[in-house]
Amino acid sequence: MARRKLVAGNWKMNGSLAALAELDGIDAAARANPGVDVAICPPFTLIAPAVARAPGLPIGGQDCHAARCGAHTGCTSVELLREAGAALVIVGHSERRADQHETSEEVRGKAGAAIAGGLVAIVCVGETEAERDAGQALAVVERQLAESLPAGADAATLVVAYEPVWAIGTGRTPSCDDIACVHAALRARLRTLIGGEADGVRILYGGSVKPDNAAEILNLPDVDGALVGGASLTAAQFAPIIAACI
Ligand SMILES: O=C[C@H](O)COP(=O)(O)O
Repeated sequence: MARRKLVAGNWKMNGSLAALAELDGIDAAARANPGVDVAICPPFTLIAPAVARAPGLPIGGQDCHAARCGAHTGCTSVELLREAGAALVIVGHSERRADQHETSEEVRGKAGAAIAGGLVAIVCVGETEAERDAGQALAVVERQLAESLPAGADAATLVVAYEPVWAIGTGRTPSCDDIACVHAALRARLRTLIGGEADGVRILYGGSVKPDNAAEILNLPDVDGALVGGASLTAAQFAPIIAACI
């Protein structure tokens, strides 16, 4: 099944109102590559101004709460994200699994809330370096996927991101063979979880994707795009990654 590539930028806790000027160049790159889906996930406070600055560019959150509302200080609901103009949300990023001790069960709740509330959910999985060294990479990511997927996920509402923890922000990446191997395993596992819908779900690679390695990674089988951190902060770095999706 042909899947449109998706290049999503995760600004993490970076950016500023002034930095939203980068969206002009990112939006231009998206328009210049109409066969590629492009999105940016800035910090919560920048979502509404980002939507105002680049109305044609899908903007997303970096987390959401599973509950619709309530006494959850510091958290943000799907409804609030939607009101701010978000179209998607990242859930289960390894930085949240580590820093906020999020479990896959919690990630499943967040992903389910996101999908039920009309957002596309980007569900992240990835092994640590110790897990890879122990030969457990496939088992870890397949288990995270199975435990993090909500009921009702389908090709239109779910995106999976494979992000080896040891590759994030380090300049290190797995070999192309290793990336292809994990993506094939995730696709196979998805088929057992959601049947035929699995063939339409985009599986992104994330972890030190840069302009100089984007083309080889993005052209691997079952790699349907990238979740980009550092290189998504400027149009100069992000635009070539978008253009590498040929
Ligand atoms: O969500 C994005 C990933 O954590 C990748 O970050 P990075 O491109 O800075 O390595």
